[in-house]
Amino acid sequence: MKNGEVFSWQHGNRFHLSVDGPQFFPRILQRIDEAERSVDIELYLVEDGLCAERVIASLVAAAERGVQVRCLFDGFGCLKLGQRSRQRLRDAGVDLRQYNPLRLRLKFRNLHRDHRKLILIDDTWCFVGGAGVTDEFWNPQQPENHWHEVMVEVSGPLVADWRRLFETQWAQCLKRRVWQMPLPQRLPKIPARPDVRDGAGRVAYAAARQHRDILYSLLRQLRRAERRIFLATPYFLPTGRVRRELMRAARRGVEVRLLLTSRNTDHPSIRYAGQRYYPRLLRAGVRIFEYRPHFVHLKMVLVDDWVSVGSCNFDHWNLRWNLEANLEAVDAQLSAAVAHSFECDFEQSREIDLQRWHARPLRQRMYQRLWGLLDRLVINIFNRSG
Ligand SMILES: O=P(O)(O)OC[C@H](O)CO
Repeated sequence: MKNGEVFSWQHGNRFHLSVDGPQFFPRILQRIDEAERSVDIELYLVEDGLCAERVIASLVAAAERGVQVRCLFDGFGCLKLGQRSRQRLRDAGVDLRQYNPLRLRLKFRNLHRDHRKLILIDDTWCFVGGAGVTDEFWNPQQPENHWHEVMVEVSGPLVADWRRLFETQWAQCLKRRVWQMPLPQRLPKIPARPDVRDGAGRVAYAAARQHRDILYSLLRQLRRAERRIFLATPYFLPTGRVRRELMRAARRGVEVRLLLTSRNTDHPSIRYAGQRYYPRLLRAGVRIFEYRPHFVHLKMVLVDDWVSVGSCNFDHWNLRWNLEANLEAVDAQLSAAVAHSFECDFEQSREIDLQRWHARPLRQRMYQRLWGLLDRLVINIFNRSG
């Protein structure tokens, strides 16, 4: 894979959406248990616990029966994966690499993280989505307690492109400066959305500031939206361009709905900072839903029948520092499943309207002001430093 390469659409793929850990983890484990040649995993969050215990047991069993198992974990995201677990994997012959382990001398470059969530099994299956291997996503003893997340299982020619993305990062993370791809001379040309109903899929990715086809592709879809835009993210700090396109779409009559976190979140400060965007969005006609039953961790967008799902929160932090990867798809069955998932979630959410917004308590206003100011300050500092 060349630096800055943009993936084309691949046809003839099959997709299966699984909602929440209790659905997708057993499916992933079954595929790993059936693997014959290789299992390759690239993940941000991996932590000791019951979920990791099950995944490690399957990986160890696969390695011991001769399957090549490679794990690329983010150096920050896997800090809570203990030495015992790592040794267990290594003893079984699993090849374990870390992306950008934390080091004092790296200073701000420690912020570069591999945020992708990708599991490849043989050259047959690929799981893409927003999950990590932690008990928050799946606790086999308490399956009802989980973060709300999705994974899509992909089979077909597209799996080869996911493999190319993985192989590139697998090789690159041995280099000293893993974050340092050259900045592109011009913006990548995003392949046009295919004029088909089924089976089309594309790998969209980001590599810090150096490559952002995942963002440009979203912006293009938002600009062309005709009927609906449903967007879910746990950390709602969208770039200015994303916000503007959402508002423009709503003003021209597109149904724009956001699925965001309620108080049920792991980072209340980010929720407060993002809420400063609510009034303008609401005035433009964007509908905002805060999901209550669980922490909504999923990163998923539906624009008409175009789907994008994966690791990217489409916020300025992710897009500045992280490696990200999303599946883009045009497939009637997948978009129906995604639309259904959104509709169920909207029903279990509290819709925020302007009246409710203006009646919010003073304490909430103060937190919003404080975290909003801090967020803006940090963006300005980094934007000035280039
Ligand atoms: O970075 P994300 O979106 O995968 O979420 C990770 C967890 O929220 C860390 O607290």
